[in-house]
Amino acid sequence: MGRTLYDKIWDEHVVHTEDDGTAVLYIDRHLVHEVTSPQAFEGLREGGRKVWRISSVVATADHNTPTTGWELGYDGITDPISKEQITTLDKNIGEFGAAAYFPYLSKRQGIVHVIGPEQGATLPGMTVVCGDSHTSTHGAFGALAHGIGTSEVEHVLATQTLLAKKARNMLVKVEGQLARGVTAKDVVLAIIGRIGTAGGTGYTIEFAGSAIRSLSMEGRMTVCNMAIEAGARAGLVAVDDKTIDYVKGRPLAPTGAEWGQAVAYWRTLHTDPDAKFDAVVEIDATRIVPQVTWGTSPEMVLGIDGRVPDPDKEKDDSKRSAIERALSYMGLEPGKPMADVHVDKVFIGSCTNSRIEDIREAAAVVKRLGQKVSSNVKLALVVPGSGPVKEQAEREGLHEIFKAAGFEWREPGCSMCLAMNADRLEPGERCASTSNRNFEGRQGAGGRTHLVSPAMAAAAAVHGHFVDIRQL
Ligand SMILES: CC(C)[C@H](C(=O)O)[C@@H](O)C(=O)O
Ligand code: SF4
Repeated sequence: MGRTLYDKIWDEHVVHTEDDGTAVLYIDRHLVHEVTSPQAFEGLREGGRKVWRISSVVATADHNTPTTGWELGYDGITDPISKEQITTLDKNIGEFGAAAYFPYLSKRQGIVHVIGPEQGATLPGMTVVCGDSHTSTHGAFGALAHGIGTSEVEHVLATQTLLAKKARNMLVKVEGQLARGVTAKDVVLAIIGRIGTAGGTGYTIEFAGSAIRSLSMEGRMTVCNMAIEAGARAGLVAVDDKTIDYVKGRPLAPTGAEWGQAVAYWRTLHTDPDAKFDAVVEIDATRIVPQVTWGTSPEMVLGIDGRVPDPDKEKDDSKRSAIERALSYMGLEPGKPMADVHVDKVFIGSCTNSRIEDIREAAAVVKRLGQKVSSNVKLALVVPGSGPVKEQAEREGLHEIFKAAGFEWREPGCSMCLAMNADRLEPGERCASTSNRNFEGRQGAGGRTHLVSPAMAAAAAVHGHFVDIRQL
């Protein structure tokens, strides 16, 4: 019987399988950031161990790094815990080594899930892990990529392997052409709206169909990034010419004869026609409208043409109270059109949507509207995902478009995606955000997050409320 893409990568990396299905999986690429690595390195130190394969490690500091004040150097990191995590990573990589390290203030620093692919550290067919749930992003390259916990980070550093059980295979097939203004972010939010945040639990999801194939690599990364929000630890997209073109010439990509060999193998990284999936979900791409979350979970999502749901119309008790609680936290009334919801802050960034294409899409909307950020918006942030994204955007003059309209153009990092650095929401503030999580307090205690695409966020900044990007 044919094998799925997931089966193929799994089979290629299993070192040993126990009778209960627990497998020892070989890990090709280990991405490391400052939040989940300190205890892991400490564990190595205490055990007198070394890193098994230094050339597999690529590290950066991203969650705690400030997005302003870089001219102040490390003195610009005002929070003592943030500073400690960042300097601890410097020390650990200095002591244990890495194939590549992009420390705070370096030109190629950025969000780990942006710089992995950008540097060619993520390659098709690899097993990629990181102590970070959004490692699923890298599955866009036909790599088996997922997050691991801190004790597993130590295990991978010490042994180059991970203990894992194979997940089941799910196919999410999105067929048809996306309407103008509908982006990868809307596709993945619509998928989560359909299957729910537990829909993918226990599965590895392969995203396929003409709408997925039509996406750029940036778009595919946006979709796979949120596989974890659909409950799956890993998401995958089959390798095609776009994948190979993207990887070619990247600093850590193979060259010379090895390139040819690699490409020949990568071309086998797709599901066989006769392979069987344990679950199949089909989605009509032509029906997807720009999405906005209204609640405190990514599955609480609507089209921009929708209205805030009415809990009284929900028959299921637990669902009704979840809606009530979410509406009270979000400060929204049932029946309110999503397009009438005003925002206080706008955040364009995060590993979901901070790549060059995202920045271009947002800038194009700002340019087309030709207006400034609305006076009721206190802060509109654009935070490129990495130094190279920032440089590219600046070469294209995109920063000037944002700055002229009143957006702040910041240094790369996780920024307002989570409240781990200086960029955050104040209690009660409402934010149009291109990130991936909207649970209570995610962007700051009491903050209210609405997940949207970069184009929708840019339009909300200018209008001061959500607008249907298709009508602009
Ligand atoms: C800090 C890190 C462990 C966390 C994750 O695993 O995803 C963060 O990146 C997030 O997005 O919540
Ligand atoms: S940008 Fe957000 S989601 Fe991505 S790694 Fe950073 S904190 Fe996590």
